[in-house]
Amino acid sequence: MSIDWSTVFTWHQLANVIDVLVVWFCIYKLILMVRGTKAVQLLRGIVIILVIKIISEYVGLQTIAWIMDRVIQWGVLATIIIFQPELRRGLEHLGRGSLFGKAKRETNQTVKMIDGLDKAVQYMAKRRIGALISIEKETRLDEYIATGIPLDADISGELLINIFIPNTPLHDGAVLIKQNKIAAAAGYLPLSENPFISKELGTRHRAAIGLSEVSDALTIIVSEETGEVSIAQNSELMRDLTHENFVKVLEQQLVTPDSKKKPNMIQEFISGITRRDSK
Ligand SMILES: Nc1ncnc2c1ncn2[C@@H]1O[C@H](COP(=O)(O)OP(=O)(O)OP(=O)(O)O)[C@@H](O)[C@H]1O
Repeated sequence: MSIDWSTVFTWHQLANVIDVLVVWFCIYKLILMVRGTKAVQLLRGIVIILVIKIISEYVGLQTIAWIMDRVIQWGVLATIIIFQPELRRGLEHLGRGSLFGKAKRETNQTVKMIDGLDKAVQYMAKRRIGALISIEKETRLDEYIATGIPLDADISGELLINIFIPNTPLHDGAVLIKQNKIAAAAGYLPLSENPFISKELGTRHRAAIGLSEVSDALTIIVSEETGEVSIAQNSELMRDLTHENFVKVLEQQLVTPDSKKKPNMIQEFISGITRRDSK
């Protein structure tokens, strides 16, 4: 017996399903892009206002619904005025970015970055120089970069080693890498509150795990006590990595095929909006 699918699914129903899926996909992507940035607070505010408006309309609270309507009407204008510099920066960023991405150049830069990281980490591990280095991926780390000393420097093994030399002004805290540049040093990362983290691990490791719980960043830790090299990502700690495994993880996590690395227009725009003004 054959099923006549046209009776089960009309074109209209299929269009509705696609419609809902596309909207959910866009919301999901938006959440991924703004996760860990100040834009989350703005989005949260908008969602709260919308929820209040929907509930008050549903329950019949006319005055509150009317107030929420005005808040939304004026809120759009106020948001544009308040965030005018960020919006302009976002549009400029979008204008500068190529539709086809800068994938090739980025991949070369990433390979160079991995070389620099490898050189520095091997040097520091041998000499038990403590280090904490976080690399931004999709989630913006701007609010953590803002806690450190801004550098905006090209990555090199020598510079990274210099930063972590004990008793120098920048050695305490984390180096934060953004778009193949050292954005800041001496940054403060959020500490994990996970009670199951081994008691032998101190705050350096806890900070690395903490950041990996709130973002998709990859954080390298060199232990001052043991010289162990670890990587924290996605709430997990890969401990005591061999040189070979360390490089392998970095390559797997940071060098993606060219096609995947293409920054799309929305990412360019959001990164422009959420970028901290370094001037
Ligand atoms: N929240 C934080 N953000 C950034 N860096 C931090 C944070 N907390 C601690 N650190 C860094 O970790 C150092 C303290 O490391 P601590 O000895 O407590 O950690 P650990 O995990 O035992 O590491 P190690 O094995 O190197 O001793 C601080 O001097 C500072 O540089």
